[in-house]
Amino acid sequence: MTTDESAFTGLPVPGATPPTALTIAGSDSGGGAGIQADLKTFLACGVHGMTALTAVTVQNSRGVADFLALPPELVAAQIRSVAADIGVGAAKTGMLASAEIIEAVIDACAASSIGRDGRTPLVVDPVAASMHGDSLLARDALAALRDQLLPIATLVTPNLDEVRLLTGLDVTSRSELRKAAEAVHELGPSWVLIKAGHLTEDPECVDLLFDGSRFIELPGPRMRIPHTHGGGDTLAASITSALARQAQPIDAVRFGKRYIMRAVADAYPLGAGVGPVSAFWRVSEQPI
Ligand SMILES: Nc1ncnc2c1ncn2[C@@H]1O[C@H](COP(=O)(O)OP(=O)(O)O)[C@@H](O)[C@H]1O
Ligand SMILES: Cc1ncc(COP(=O)(O)O)c(N)n1
Repeated sequence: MTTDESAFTGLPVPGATPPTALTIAGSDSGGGAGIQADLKTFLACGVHGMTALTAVTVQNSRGVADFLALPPELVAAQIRSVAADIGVGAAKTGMLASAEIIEAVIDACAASSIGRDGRTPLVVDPVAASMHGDSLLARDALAALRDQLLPIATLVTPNLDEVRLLTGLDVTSRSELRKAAEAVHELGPSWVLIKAGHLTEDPECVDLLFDGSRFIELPGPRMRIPHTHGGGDTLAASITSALARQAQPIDAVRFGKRYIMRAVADAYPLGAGVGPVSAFWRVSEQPI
């Protein structure tokens, strides 16, 4: 399998059906994270994006004021509907809001061959809170996410706050990332990508990939830019896009790291708070 970026992101061939990807996530009314970031990333990666909406948040650059979770059976029905008719090349989860939604998602994924034992890769971004600290997951839902969803994940992509919630480990330096990756891998996913964005004292941003035997460092410069809203979603969505193009997990993650570095470099101010990474930087660079 090639690691050539063009193999994962070619423009769609007119009239031909592009690869398909499904995001199971919440709506960010400010357009920086959630399904909005996922769809922009899928578009820029030449993938047909589909959505199973879990919740509607009232959100802007300053934080999340409120949210309404959708009925679990409606979330499951969206997944089953698109899987049965259109087909899902790869799927990702983001904000899942409640234990009941997590259980419904797991059932619908199993019925649709999505997840570890099915044919379709599943990326789990274990979203627990917004970058401003607003909760996006009920307290009693963490156990369902950890004990039921992680074991069916092809890849799980925790940030350091999520590592602490899932394992109790407090990572404060790059040297502690391996221990964290091992502890998350114990929870059952095939691959673990620990995101190092929160190690703000580190002059580099070195994420760590682990498959249970190999540690693979994904180096990158730390950019001094405050606008990183939606960074985790954009990374996971670009990885999902590459998986939808049948990339191997290691190649998909390498592609995702290149994608997020450009998205952070092109991040822009928006509103009075924190702006988003540029999920669609590739589109803005296309000549017309
Ligand atoms: N300032 C930065 N410069 C470069 N890359 C960054 C920066 N902040 C985050 N990233 C990258 O963005 C991705 C998301 O990281 P992180 O902020 O840890 O997760 P989350 O957005 O889920 O909190 C990771 O690949 C990380 O390395
Ligand atoms: C609907 C939704 N999903 C995910 C996030 C996490 O993104 P961030 O950590 O950048 O706030 C969010 N804020 N809103």
